[in-house]
Amino acid sequence: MVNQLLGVSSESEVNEMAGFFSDFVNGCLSIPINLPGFAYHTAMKARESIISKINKTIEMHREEGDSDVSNGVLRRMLEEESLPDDAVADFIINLLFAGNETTAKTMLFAVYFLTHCPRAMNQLLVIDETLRLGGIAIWLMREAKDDIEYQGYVIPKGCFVVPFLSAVHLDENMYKGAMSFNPWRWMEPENQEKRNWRSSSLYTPFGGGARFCPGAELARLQIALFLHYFVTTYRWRQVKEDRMSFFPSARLVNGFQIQITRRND
Ligand code: HEM
Repeated sequence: MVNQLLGVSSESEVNEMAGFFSDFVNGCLSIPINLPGFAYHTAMKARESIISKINKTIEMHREEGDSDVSNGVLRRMLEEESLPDDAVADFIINLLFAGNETTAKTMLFAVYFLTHCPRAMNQLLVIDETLRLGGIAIWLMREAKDDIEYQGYVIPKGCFVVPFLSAVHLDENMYKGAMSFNPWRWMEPENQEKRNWRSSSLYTPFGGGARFCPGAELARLQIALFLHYFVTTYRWRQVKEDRMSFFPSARLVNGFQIQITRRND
């Protein structure tokens, strides 16, 4: 992802960015105390380092023209000159967050669910069920552009509305045994229409409407490739009890510790 966005390919530079980015993500949803020793402080420092790295890359591009920044999204943005530099840096960080954490965590949850349900090997069913039960985006944010009447209530223009995706995805009335991992539910005729993640209103892991996730297809492809490779190449064993929590966002409370060995069959 770093390579695609910044056009940086040296392993040490990618690893350095990955380290900053991991600190940034870990502190993003923490108590906002900006003092040394707090996760939030570490995250803010990491964000500064990421921005400084992006700015250096921009400078290099301007000084040397077509060099290291040859193929990334960053180069395209600089060529188009449509955004100021600070907005370019924010955009890149946003894409790193939107495109990396989400997919990586969904892969993690898929392996977690598979550990407890090894019979479920149909990748697409597993991906759909993982996105329902372990959806990364728990809620969205919308603003009413006009007065809206909905089920007898009026939502006045300018009000913020928070559609709670997991409240629907985990609702017993919508999904029988909603809290259990059951990929076969998606084969039931009553769920066929619901399963369409592009248009369904009861299954929206990638949001909906004008802000629908632009990375949805890419993410599903990446997860399918990962699962295929992982399941056919490795065996794994869970070494510590774990469980899902949805606060402050979907996560495995003990970080899902597993021991991996290469398959030799
Ligand atoms: C499993 C993986 C992913 C999930 C669950 C996911 C989910 C979402 C959701 C729920 C939204 C909000 C949609 C809305 O407001 O209606 C969103 C927005 C977005 N996603 Fe993803 N996403 C994933 C992967 C990706 C990837 C791989 C990329 C890019 C490479 C990406 C880029 C974005 C961007 C740029 C937005 C903002 C769109 C806008 O506001 O117009 N996402 N994503």
